[in-house]
Amino acid sequence: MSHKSPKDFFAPLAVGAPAPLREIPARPSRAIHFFDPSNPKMVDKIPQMVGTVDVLLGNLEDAVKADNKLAAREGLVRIAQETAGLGGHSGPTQLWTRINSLDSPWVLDDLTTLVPAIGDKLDVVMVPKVQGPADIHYVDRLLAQLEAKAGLTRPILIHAILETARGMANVEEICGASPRMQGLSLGPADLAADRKMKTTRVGGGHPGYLVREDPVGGDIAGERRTFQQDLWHYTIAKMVDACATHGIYPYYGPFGDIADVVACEDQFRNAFLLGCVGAWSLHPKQIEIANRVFSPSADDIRHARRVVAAMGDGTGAVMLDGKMEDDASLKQCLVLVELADELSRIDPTLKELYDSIEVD
Ligand SMILES: CC(C)(COP(=O)(O)OP(=O)(O)OC[C@H]1O[C@@H](n2cnc3c(N)ncnc32)[C@H](O)[C@@H]1OP(=O)(O)O)[C@@H](O)C(=O)NCCC(=O)NCCSC(=O)C[C@](C)(O)C(=O)O
Ligand SMILES: [Mg+2]
Repeated sequence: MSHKSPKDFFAPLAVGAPAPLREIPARPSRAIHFFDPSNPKMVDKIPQMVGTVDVLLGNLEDAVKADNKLAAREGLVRIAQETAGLGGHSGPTQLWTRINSLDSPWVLDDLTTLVPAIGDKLDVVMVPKVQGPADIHYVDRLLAQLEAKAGLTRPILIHAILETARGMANVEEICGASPRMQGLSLGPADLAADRKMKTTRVGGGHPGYLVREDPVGGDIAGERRTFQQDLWHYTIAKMVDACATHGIYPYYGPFGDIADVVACEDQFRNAFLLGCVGAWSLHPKQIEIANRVFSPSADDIRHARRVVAAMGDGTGAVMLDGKMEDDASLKQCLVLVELADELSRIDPTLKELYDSIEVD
C-alpha cells in the first residue's frame, strides 16, 4: 500500500517534532508584505511596520540578487531575533519567509539555517515554483527533522506559490499534500512565462485581452465597444476551489505596477470577492490597499447582520428590501460577519467601526 492512512497525517514526520495541526488557524493575513532582508533601507523600516501589517515576509528568492543570498538569509535571522512583536505564532504581525526554489543551490542552507535560529518565530515558509505534492513532501519531512532537532513545539506551516503550469494541474494534490499546508498564492509572472502567455507584466490585466460587442446592423466597421477581460479569472477561481476543498487559504499574489494604485485595488478586490483572504504587498503603499480591500466594509457588515437578525434560527426564507434571503444567503453573510470578528480581534480601528454599526 503506497498511500498513507488518514491517521498517519496526525503523526509528526520525525521523532520529537511537534504534532501536526488539525486545522489551520484563521489568522488575518490581508497583506503579505515582501522585503529584501539584505536591503538596509528596507530593513530599517521593518520595526515600525510591525502592528501595521498582518504579515511581514523576508524574501530570499527572486528579487534578491544572487550575490546577496547569504546576506538576505543572515539579515532575516537578525531581524527575527531583534524585532519585538514579530512572529512567534502570537505577535500582532506574523513572520513568513519565501525560501529559494527547491532546484536552487541555496534552499537547503535556507532551511537548515532558519529553522534552528528562528524556527520559534517563523510562522509560515513560502515555497516557490511548486510542481506537485512531492515538493511539499520533501519540505514537510525536512521541516520535521529540523524542528525535532531544534526542540520546537509548534509546526512551521507551508505556503505554496502556483507559478508553473504543472503546479496548476496538480493544485488539489498540492493542497492536500501535508497538514502543514496553510495556503496558496498566485505567482502570475512565473506562471505566465511557464505557460508561454504573451504578457510582460507582474499580475494585472492586459488591454489586448478583450471581447468586442456585436456589430450593429451587421456593420463590422462601425463603432463597437470593447471590454477588457480578466486574464486571471480561471486561475484564481481554480486556486480558491482547491483551497476551500482542503481547508486552507488562497491569496492573490503580487501586483507589479506600483504606481497604478487604482488597478491594484481592482485586482485585489476581484480576488477578495472570489474568495481570497489577502494579497502581496511589494511596496509600503500597497499595504493600505490590501488592508482596506480585504476587510469587509461597514455597509457589507450592516447588511450581513440584518440578514442574520431577520433569519432567526437560520432556516426558511424571508423578504428583506424586496429580496429573498434564505439559509444559503445567510451562510454568505456569516462569512463576512466571522471575518469582521477575526479582524476586530487584531485591529482596534476596525473593531470600533464594526462595533458602531447599528442594525435597524
Ligand atoms: C519595487 C521596488 C524595487 C521599488 O523600490 P524603490 O526604492 O524604487 O521605491 P521607493 O518608492 O523609492 O521607496 C520608498 C522607500 O520605501 C522603501 N521601500 C520600498 N519597498 C519597500 C518594501 N518592500 N519594504 C520596505 N521598504 C520598502 C525604499 O527603500 C525607500 O526607502 P527610503 O525612503 O529610505 O529611500 C521595491 O519596492 C521592491 O524591491 N519591492 C519588493 C519586490 C519583491 O519582493 N519582489 C518579489 C515578489 S513578486 C515575485 O516574486 C513574482 C512572483 C510571485 O514570484 C511571480 O509572479 O512569479
Ligand atoms: Mg516567481
